Amino acid sequence: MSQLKVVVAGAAGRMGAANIRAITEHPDTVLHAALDRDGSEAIGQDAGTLAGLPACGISITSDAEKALAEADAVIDFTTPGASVMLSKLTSGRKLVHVIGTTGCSIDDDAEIAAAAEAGARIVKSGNFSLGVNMLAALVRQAAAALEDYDIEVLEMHHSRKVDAPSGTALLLGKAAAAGRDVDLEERSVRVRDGHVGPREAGSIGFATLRGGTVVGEHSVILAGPHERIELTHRAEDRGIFANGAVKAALWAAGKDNGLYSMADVLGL
Ligand SMILES: NC(=O)C1=CN([C@@H]2O[C@H](COP(=O)(O)OP(=O)(O)OC[C@H]3O[C@@H](n4cnc5c(N)ncnc54)[C@H](OP(=O)(O)O)[C@@H]3O)[C@@H](O)[C@H]2O)C=CC1
Ligand SMILES: O=C(O)C1=N[C@H](C(=O)O)C[C@H](O)C1
Repeated sequence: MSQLKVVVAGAAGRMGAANIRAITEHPDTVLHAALDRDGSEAIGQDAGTLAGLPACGISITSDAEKALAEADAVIDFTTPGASVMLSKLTSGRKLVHVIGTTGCSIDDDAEIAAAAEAGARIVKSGNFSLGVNMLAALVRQAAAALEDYDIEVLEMHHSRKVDAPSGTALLLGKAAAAGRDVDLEERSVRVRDGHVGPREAGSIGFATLRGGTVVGEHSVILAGPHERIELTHRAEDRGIFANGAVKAALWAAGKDNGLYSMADVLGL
C-alpha cells in the first residue's frame, strides 16, 4: 500500500507540531504539505524543524490550493473559520479531512456537514484520544444507569486555550445526554453566576478552569444522595490526539464521503 499523503493545517500551532511528528513516525503516512495562516511568522520555515524534527524540505505555506494539490488527506487543528473554509476545498477534491478544531458554532457545523455530504470524507471530534472516547462510552452507560444523579462536567486546560467549554467537555456532555435520552442543548447549564437558585433536576452542568500548561483534564461527576462518582481523563501529551488523528485519516481513506466521529473510527 502506498503511503497516505497528508497535509497539516495549523502546522505552526501546538497541535500542528504534534501532527507533523505523528505523520512522520507512522509507516503508512507521509507529510505532503504544511499550511498555516497568511501573515504568520512561520510561513517559509521548514515544517520538520518547527516540529522539533530534522529538516524535511517542506516549507510552511499559506496557499491552501497549492498545499492540497495531489494530497490524500488534511489533518486540521486550526480555527472554526479555517476549518469551514478547508472543508469546502476538501469537499471539491473528495479528500479525507480530519477536523480537531473546537469552538465551532451550529452554523459552522452545518457547513462542515454540507461539505461532507457534497464529497469530503470528514472525521470530526472534540477529542481524538482513545482514552476520552472510551470515557464517553462509560459516561453514557453511567448516566443511563444512575438516572437521578446530578451530572457536572469539569475541565481544565492551559492558559492559551480560546474556547469554552472545551470540545471534549461538550462531547462528554453529549454522551451523558444520550445516556438519558435527552437533548444536551435543552439541558445544559454552561455558566452559573449570582443568585441562580437551586440546581434544576436533570440539568447537565459545565465548569471551566484555565491556567498554566495543562494539556487537558476532564471529569464527569455523577452526584447522588450521600455518594459521588467521578470519571476522569488526564491528557499528558498532545501525541495522544495526533496519533488518533492519523488513525482517523487512515481509516477514512477507505470510506465513502460523509461525516464520521472518532467513535466510528474506534468502533465504540
Ligand atoms: N480534537 C482534539 O483532539 C483536539 C483539539 N484541539 C483543538 O485544535 C485547535 C488548535 O489547537 P492548538 O494547536 O492548541 O492551537 P494553536 O493556536 O497553537 O494552533 C492553531 C494554528 O492554526 C493556525 N491558523 C489560524 N488560521 C489559519 C488558517 N486560516 N489556515 C491555516 N492555519 C491557520 C494558527 O496560526 P496563528 O497562531 O498565527 O493564528 C496556529 O498556528 C483548537 O480548536 C483546539 O481546541 C486541540 C487538541 C486536541
Ligand atoms: O485546546 C486544547 O488544548 C484542547 N482542546 C480540545 C478540547 O477543546 O477539548 C481537546 C484537548 O482537551 C486539548
